[in-house]
Amino acid sequence: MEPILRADQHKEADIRTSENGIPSLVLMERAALAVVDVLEEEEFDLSDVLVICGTGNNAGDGAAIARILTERGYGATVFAAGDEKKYSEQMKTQMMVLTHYPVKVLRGDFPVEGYTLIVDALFGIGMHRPVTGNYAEVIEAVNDSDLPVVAVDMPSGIHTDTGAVCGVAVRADLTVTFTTGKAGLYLYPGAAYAGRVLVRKIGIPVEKDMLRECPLFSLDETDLKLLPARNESGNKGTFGKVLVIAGSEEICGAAYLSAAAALKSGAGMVKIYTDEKNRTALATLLPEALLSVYTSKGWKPESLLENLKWADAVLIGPGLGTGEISKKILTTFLKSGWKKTTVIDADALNILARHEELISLIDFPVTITPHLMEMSRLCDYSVEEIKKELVYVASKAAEESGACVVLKDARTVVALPDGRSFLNLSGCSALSTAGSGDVLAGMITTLTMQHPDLPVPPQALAVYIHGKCGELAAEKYSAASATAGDLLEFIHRFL
Ligand SMILES: NC(=O)C1=CN([C@@H]2O[C@H](COP(=O)(O)OP(=O)(O)OC[C@H]3O[C@@H](n4cnc5c(N)ncnc54)[C@H](O)[C@@H]3O)[C@@H](O)[C@H]2O)[C@@H](O)CC1
Ligand SMILES: Nc1ncnc2c1ncn2[C@@H]1O[C@H](COP(=O)(O)OP(=O)(O)O)[C@@H](O)[C@H]1O
Ligand SMILES: [K+]
Repeated sequence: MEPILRADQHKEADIRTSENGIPSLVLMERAALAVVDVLEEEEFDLSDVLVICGTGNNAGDGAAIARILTERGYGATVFAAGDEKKYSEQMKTQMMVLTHYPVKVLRGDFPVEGYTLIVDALFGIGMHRPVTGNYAEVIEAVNDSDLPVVAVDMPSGIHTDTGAVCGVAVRADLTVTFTTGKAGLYLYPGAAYAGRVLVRKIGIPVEKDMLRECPLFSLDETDLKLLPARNESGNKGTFGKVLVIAGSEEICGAAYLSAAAALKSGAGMVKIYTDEKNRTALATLLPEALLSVYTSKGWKPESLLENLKWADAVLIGPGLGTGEISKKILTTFLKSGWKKTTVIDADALNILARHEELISLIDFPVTITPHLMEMSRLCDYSVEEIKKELVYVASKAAEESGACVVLKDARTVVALPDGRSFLNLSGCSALSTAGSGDVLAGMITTLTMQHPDLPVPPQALAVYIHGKCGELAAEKYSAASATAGDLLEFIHRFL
């Protein structure tokens, strides 16, 4: 688990480290050395590097990078795009030092010809307003240049915390960022501008108390080791019974995908509670699952209540429909006195959005798994607004509702009521396919039921694994051809 600091937290970490006795110029030197090391490791053509600099400390990094490049025998030119009068103290020092090194410094018109690489050091985490005027022209010229571009800390013009393009932004092939990743490098559109992201530590510690307010984290494969080994002496009862309340007269596939994913994730038993019409298809597709069916005309609450007595966890919603019968099922469930593991997905969320009185019945811990449209129906924000402030919306919803909110998009955020959020960095467009969310819901249900006490939320682990399954499916079938069913094939690699 790695923290992802916001711009204000990065600034605090920088200041603290300087106050603790490591001068800013030392940190800047380490930042610049880290970038030059990466440029060498990645085997860029460094014979004629153009470093574009603004006025702040990001520019200071740039000037130091140019100097170190020439020390190592490469060619470097600084294009000083900013007004000298506005230079930060460190940038002033760096430009003074530069006069003793064979680095050309250019001002005025942007020189595009003859360089082998552009290093973008216009703005880093200190960018605080939309980019306009001369800077915007420089960025457009960089983007038009066809040269490889490496961004220092942030691609200039990308908002550090949201990934928004502030007017115009540099399109980098690679971003070398310092201390921790930044949400803006991972959230779209920022992620597309950042290119590949490498995080380099430069001696700035992230102290625990800095993570007090709404901390954001990401998981990686080392976190999978937190999952305990399967108990060899267990039986199907030990590994938990999942009741999947899913499917409707018209929809069968969602019930299959979510139930299959719950089984593949290690549940001992899975029972699907669904419309009678799905019986044959489900019995054929997934003989391992138990079935309990109802007809919309003859539905009685008792059958659901009996099944709830049997279950250790409930997933409700995939393909459930939003009609009268579905609403009755959801209402009965919410009034049943159920308190165990619960995942509310898809149509169950749509019913809640339409019938807000039902939300007040949820007085037990739940996980909700909305995509943007479902989230928009549940809160006061439009899809566009949610997309722009994914982390904020998810954490606010978790805090206000007391639910674990899994807000699904190209980057998914898992937000907990205690204020922690997790930004998922695995996955690819192979997951943008019908039914992929159903698979995720099944995975989340089993992992949340089985591992309530891990140091990381099981929901975030499930999202991470789901993303990895998408990557493997893309490798095998291509991102375009992979289907939600293909994801099931890869769950076993991680559990
Ligand atoms: N101080 C430290 O401890 C360290 C700082 N580092 C670097 O310093 C950067 C942060 O430096 P700063 O806080 O000086 O901020 P930046 O250099 O990122 O940007 C701030 C400067 O850009 C100007 N500016 C911001 N938005 C603008 C806009 N839209 N149009 C025109 N001008 C704009 C500001 O007036 C200011 O001069 C980091 O991203 C990192 O690259 C690194 O050297 C690591 C250590
Ligand atoms: N471009 C993408 N990159 C990574 N993950 C994606 C992308 N597009 C979609 N996903 C993931 O795929 C899943 C889609 O879920 P959802 O929208 O509920 O689909 P469905 O309702 O068809 O099952 C979510 O987990 C989402 O995060
Ligand atoms: K930059």
